[in-house]
Amino acid sequence: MRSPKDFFAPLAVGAPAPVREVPARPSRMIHFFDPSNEKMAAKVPGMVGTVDVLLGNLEDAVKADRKEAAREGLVRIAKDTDFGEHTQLWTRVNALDSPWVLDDLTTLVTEIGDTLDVVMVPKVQGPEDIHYVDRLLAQLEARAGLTRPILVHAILETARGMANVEAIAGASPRMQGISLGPADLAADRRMKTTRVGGGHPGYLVRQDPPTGLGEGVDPITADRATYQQDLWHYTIARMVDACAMHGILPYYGPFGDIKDVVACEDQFRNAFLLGCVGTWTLHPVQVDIAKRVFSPSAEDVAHARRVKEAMGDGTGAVMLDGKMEDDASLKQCLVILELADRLSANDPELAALYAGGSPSEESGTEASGTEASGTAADSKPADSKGEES
Ligand SMILES: CC(C)(COP(=O)(O)OP(=O)(O)OC[C@H]1O[C@@H](n2cnc3c(N)ncnc32)[C@H](O)[C@@H]1OP(=O)(O)O)[C@@H](O)C(=O)NCCC(=O)NCCSC(=O)C[C@H](O)C(=O)O
Ligand SMILES: [Mg+2]
Repeated sequence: MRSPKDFFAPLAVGAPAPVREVPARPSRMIHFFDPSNEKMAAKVPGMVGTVDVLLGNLEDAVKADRKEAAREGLVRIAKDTDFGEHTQLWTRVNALDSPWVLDDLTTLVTEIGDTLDVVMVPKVQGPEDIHYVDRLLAQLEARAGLTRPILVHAILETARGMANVEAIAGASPRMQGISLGPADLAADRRMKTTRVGGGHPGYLVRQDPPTGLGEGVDPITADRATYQQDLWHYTIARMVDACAMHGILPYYGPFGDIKDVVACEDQFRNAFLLGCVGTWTLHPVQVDIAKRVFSPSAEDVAHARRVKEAMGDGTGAVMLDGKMEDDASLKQCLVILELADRLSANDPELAALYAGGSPSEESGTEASGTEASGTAADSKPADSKGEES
């Protein structure tokens, strides 16, 4: 491990100095496209400004005999496209043990390093993988004369990577964030699923057997409610903690059932509520879902403002809508307000939405003792099972 004193020193002579903080640019959706697919690539210029991140994917989902075409396609797209102020360009390179990754990194950094914001590294096993990419990027940046470092994003998709997630998150100042790779992770863990992310109807808990049934009725086989559980809860929560601990950003990954936009929204919202800042989108139909889910609702923003106002200097406790608010609930509200401010700076529609307030904002704000009327319940998704119970 490097000495803490050297942590922010460039890893090659002539390489740019590492960043001290992850740039606070929105990344609600990391939109995947295959640069070797002409139809998909043709859509990229039209998506600039509508997505936070465009990611030219070189790894899985690109056929082995299209790897070079994908790399060349990405170079062409990066050179020919103006990504504007609000859309970043990322790539996912091939795995570190593959025959393509060295050429991926060498070509991309030297040809389009000044346009590329983040390199996503798949199947990261431990901090040693990040150290390797860190040093190589520094050498290539120096060669290309880059003045801004390219950041690194790890995909959590092996059991070993999962066990090392904290060390991966803190492996380099280049670390921008971590995404869940549920398909590869499931395979590596020998989970018995066959899907790309999302839930499974077999992963459930069942109500206890009923009591007091008549003679001869078997309580074990009686009708008992079942509740599907979230397969990814532990993994996402641990990833979020590792990222928060190291000041980097956590993301949900792919949701492969493109047609099931309802379950996709649920999965994205679970991740958002647990602390993720964004998700991958694999198909244009998922972009608006991600935008909706990973931007706080107008009602939540209005409620957060009311709490902030009611809390005055930020200490003590007040009653608002029958609920106690204090320093800690204020901190949660400040997370929402900070996100809303950041998103508003890029998006006039959201700025207008958040400025417009809500019915709950217009109702009185009794800061102490008495209950103020109005509720933030409207901010809940239409089908927010369990949240209100
Ligand atoms: C999933 C797809 C293969 C579906 O493609 P297709 O059958 O062409 O869908 P449609 O006919 O509905 O497409 C309509 C039009 O939209 C264009 N399109 C489709 N996807 C995209 C896209 N991502 N970006 C831009 N444009 C897109 C089509 O070309 C159609 O255009 P037109 O005919 O002109 O109207 C496909 O969406 C796809 O390949 N998506 C990306 C898949 C991907 O990147 N997979 C890798 C990430 S997931 C993963 O790796 C697992 C992870 O690592 C883990 O371990 O968990
Ligand atoms: Mg994968």
